[in-house]
This record gives sequence, structure tokens and C-alpha cells, in this order.
Amino acid sequence: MKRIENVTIVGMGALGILYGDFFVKKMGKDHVTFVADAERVARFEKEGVYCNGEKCSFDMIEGGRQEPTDLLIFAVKGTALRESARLAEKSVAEDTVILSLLNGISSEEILAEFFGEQHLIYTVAQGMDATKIGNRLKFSNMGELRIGVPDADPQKKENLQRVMEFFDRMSLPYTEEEDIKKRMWSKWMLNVGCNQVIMVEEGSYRTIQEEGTGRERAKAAMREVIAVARAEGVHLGEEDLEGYMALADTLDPDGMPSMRQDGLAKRYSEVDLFSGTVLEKAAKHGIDVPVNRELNRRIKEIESAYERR
Ligand SMILES: NC(=O)C1=CN([C@@H]2O[C@H](COP(=O)(O)OP(=O)(O)OC[C@H]3O[C@@H](n4cnc5c(N)ncnc54)[C@H](OP(=O)(O)O)[C@@H]3O)[C@@H](O)[C@H]2O)C=CC1
Ligand SMILES: CC(C)(CO)C(=O)C(=O)O
Repeated sequence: MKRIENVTIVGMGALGILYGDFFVKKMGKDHVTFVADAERVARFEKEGVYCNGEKCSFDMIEGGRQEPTDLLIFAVKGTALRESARLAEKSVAEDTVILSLLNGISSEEILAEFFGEQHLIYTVAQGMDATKIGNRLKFSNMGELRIGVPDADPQKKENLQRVMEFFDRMSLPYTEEEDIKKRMWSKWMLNVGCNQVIMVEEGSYRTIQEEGTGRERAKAAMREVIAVARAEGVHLGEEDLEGYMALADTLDPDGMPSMRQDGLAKRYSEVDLFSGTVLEKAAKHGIDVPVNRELNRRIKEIESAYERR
């Protein structure tokens, strides 16, 4: 079993910086590489990035010039996944393992189309309160990775063992999941409620932590995910919803989910991966999802104003 000794990360945003900084501190900077397009490399070289106030010691190179890696981590937004997968092509050799930290239920499928399903270990990143403003990341809780494989393919099981051995060696917080598909849907349910409500109410985690309309609206959006999940054969229930609301309650009340950070920076968000996907799947099953319909309408309305700036 080949040990993981090198990590390549695509996306130097909130999660990319959090994990990049963690790995550099554990393995040394020679074992960690970021890959990006020429423009981002130039910006990084000029401005650098900071993690909890400290300047990060990272190497970033232009896609196409990199060597194959042992572990490739995608930490971009859903809106940039295909474009960044093309940049990462040279990072992948036969024994490269790929993790996607993206929220939603479709990034693994998209990456499997590019690189082949055998490379992918399914992953959910959760529990972190990582807020990046400009080139500065702040977090108080690094959260954890939930990892697993949805089938019993022997090569994937071996890759899962390689990743767990690596995470153990790094003391990186993670949990192996028996039913990774259910975990992905459950976390997605949280994002559909929490990220979208905080975005439209222009708030912070406090918006959904305090009893009141924000919290109730988030739960109502999440209940629509439960209905869609069941129609798709994924058995989510009220206990999963309560479990994830309890997790959201542990986050810094002044922190913000990634979607709200996009809203503040006037960047297009992952709305299509959240309510967009709920609406699509609900239509397929004839399920009415008024809360997500309205959240989707409102987020698109907010984003349509960006073009007029
Ligand atoms: N933030 C959080 O706490 C959590 C986020 N997630 C999920 O993780 C994913 C990443 O989120 P987050 O880290 O917040 O996102 P960010 O927007 O902070 O970071 C994404 C980074 O990717 C960069 N990027 C965009 N396009 C490319 C490209 N073509 N090549 C290389 N880099 C590129 C962006 O560059 P630029 O600086 O130019 O924008 C940015 O630095 C999302 O799916 C999110 O939903 C999951 C759990 C928690
Ligand atoms: C809700 C949260 C913070 C969970 O870690 C998240 O997934 C995000 O910011 O997109």
C-alpha cells in the first residue's frame, strides 16, 4: 500500500487555506502544492494569504506545470469545479486519491467523469467556521472530514485505508462513514437551510441559531430536502435535521457560511447546487417545495443585481 507523502490542493479559499496550513505545519511546505491558473498564481505571489493572522508559507504553481500527486484535494466552489478539474489533470497518476471538499451531492460524480471513479474517496467537510475575507482566513473550529466509499470496490477500499493511515499520521480530525451517501445528503440538507437563509437574510450563524423566523425558515427548507431524499431512496428524517441544527449551533454566532461570504463579496454562489438541485429533483417526483422556490428566487434576484454594478 503506497503511503501518501504529497498533497496537492486546488482552491486557496477558506477550506484550501485551512487544510493547506494544517498540512504545511505537519509535513513541511515541500510536500504541499497549490495549483491554479496564471492570474491566481500572480495574485498569490503579490499578496499572499493569511490564516488566523499568520502569513502562510505555501507554494502555488500554474496548472499544467505540476507533477502527479498522492492526494489531490478539490476546495473550489461548485461554480469553478469543471474549470479547475482541467487545471488539475497533470496532478493525477494511477495511484492518486482524490477528495472533494465541496458541498452538495454532485461534485464526486463530476470529478469521476474527468478522472475515473476509482480515484475518488467521498468526503463531507463539516463543523468548521471558516470565514475568508479578502486574503485572510479566520476560524476557531477546524471541523472534520467524513469519508467513505459508496461501494465495496477493492481498489477504493484500499485507497480509503491509505487516506485513513495518512490522516492518522497527520492527526487530522476525520470519521469513516458506513453510509457516506446518507451523510452527504444530510450535510447538503444543512447547507440548503442554513446557507440559503443566512444569505437572503444577510445575517450570520446567529440568524439560524436564535429561536425565530430565520431558524424556522431554515428548518422548513431542510424538511423539503427530507421529502425529496425519501423519494430518491435516501432515508433522512427529523433526527438528521435536529443533529445538523445542533452542529450549526456550535459555530461562532458571528461567523458566516460560504454562501454568505460569496454574497458579501458579490460573487455568484452555489445556489444551483442547493435549492437549484432541490427544485430539479422535486419536479421529477412531483413534490412541492415552496420554501426552496422562494429562497432560489430571492438569491437569483440578489445575484442579478451584481451585473448592474
Ligand atoms: N467555508 C466553509 O466553512 C465550508 C465550505 N464548504 C464547501 O467547500 C467548497 C469550497 O468553499 P470555500 O473554501 O468556502 O470557498 P472559497 O470561495 O473561499 O474558495 C474557493 C477558492 O477557489 C479559487 N478558485 C476559483 N476558481 C479556481 C480555479 N479555476 N483554479 C484554482 N482556484 C480557483 C477561488 O479563487 P478566488 O480567490 O479568485 O475567488 C477561491 O480562492 C464549497 O463547495 C463550499 O460549499 C464545505 C464546508 C465548510
Ligand atoms: C454550514 C457550514 C459552515 C458547515 O460547516 C458549511 O458547510 C458552509 O459554510 O458551506
